[in-house]
Amino acid sequence: MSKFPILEIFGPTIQGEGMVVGRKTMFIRTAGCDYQCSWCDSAFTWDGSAKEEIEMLTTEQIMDRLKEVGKDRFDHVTISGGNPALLQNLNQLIDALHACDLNVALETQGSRWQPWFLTIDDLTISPKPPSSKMQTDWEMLDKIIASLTEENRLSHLSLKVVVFDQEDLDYATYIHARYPEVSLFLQVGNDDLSEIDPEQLAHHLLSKYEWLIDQVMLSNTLNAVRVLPQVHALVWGNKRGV
Ligand SMILES: C[S@@+](CC[C@H](N)C(=O)[O-])C[C@H]1O[C@@H](n2cnc3c(N)ncnc32)[C@H](O)[C@@H]1O
Ligand SMILES: Nc1nc2[nH]cc(C(=O)O)c2c(=O)[nH]1
Ligand code: SF4
Ligand SMILES: [Mg+2]
Repeated sequence: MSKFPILEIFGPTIQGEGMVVGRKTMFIRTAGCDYQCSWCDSAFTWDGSAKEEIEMLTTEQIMDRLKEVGKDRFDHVTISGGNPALLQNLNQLIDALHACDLNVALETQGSRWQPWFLTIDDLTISPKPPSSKMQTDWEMLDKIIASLTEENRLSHLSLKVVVFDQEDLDYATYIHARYPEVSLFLQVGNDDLSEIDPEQLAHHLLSKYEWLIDQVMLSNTLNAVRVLPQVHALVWGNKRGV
């Protein structure tokens, strides 16, 4: 029985981002990432600052914890991180969730392929734009999108690009041209991770949202796209576990 490095199990809350935004869901957050994005809002999953909070849990223990925390008030579970795609045996957990009639969403950046991607109900791949200081592995991203397309998983898949500036928007435009069949979400980048007042942050992020909307409206190639803020950041600010 595999054990997985888990940092947080919380909810129910709303999915604040992307393809199933607003959906009532539980979150499981895994520890560890192969990237170090300059603006990562979950850096505690990989920078060592929360290492004493990491628990090595079996599928059974995770299922128990989910029920303990979420009671019977959920039917959807989102796995995020860190990068949960680092965990080869995560199919054990995904299968157990499905066996309990729970829908499963997963967030990853497209740097690794796992065969169990084919079983995720709502799979979000979030390739990283220049502002992150990460390099996209285009060969890997092509392979992931091709495999999911071949297996008829397009209705379960979305791409989500976080945008901080014009260069990031150009990157998102390129992503859309390279993978035109995949639903694309543009997400407002949160560049103020130290703000503790949710109202201040919401005010700031809404002005960035307006900028992003304006840019996308001016584009003649970003037509079949959706533009969203992180709804949880608007409501709860930079708080963890919401
Ligand atoms: C913390 S990541 C974990 C999953 C995976 N490592 C990834 O990046 O897709 C979850 C989502 O949050 C987004 N994100 C991280 N930091 C952000 C920020 N400062 N502003 C907006 N979105 C951010 C990521 O791009 C990703 O879509
Ligand atoms: N409410 C809420 N929605 C989210 N969507 C993606 C999240 C993440 O950190 O992956 C997240 C999160 O942390 N909270
Ligand atoms: S890939 Fe995701 S978890 Fe990893 S550093 Fe970037 S935003 Fe953070
Ligand atoms: Mg988050």
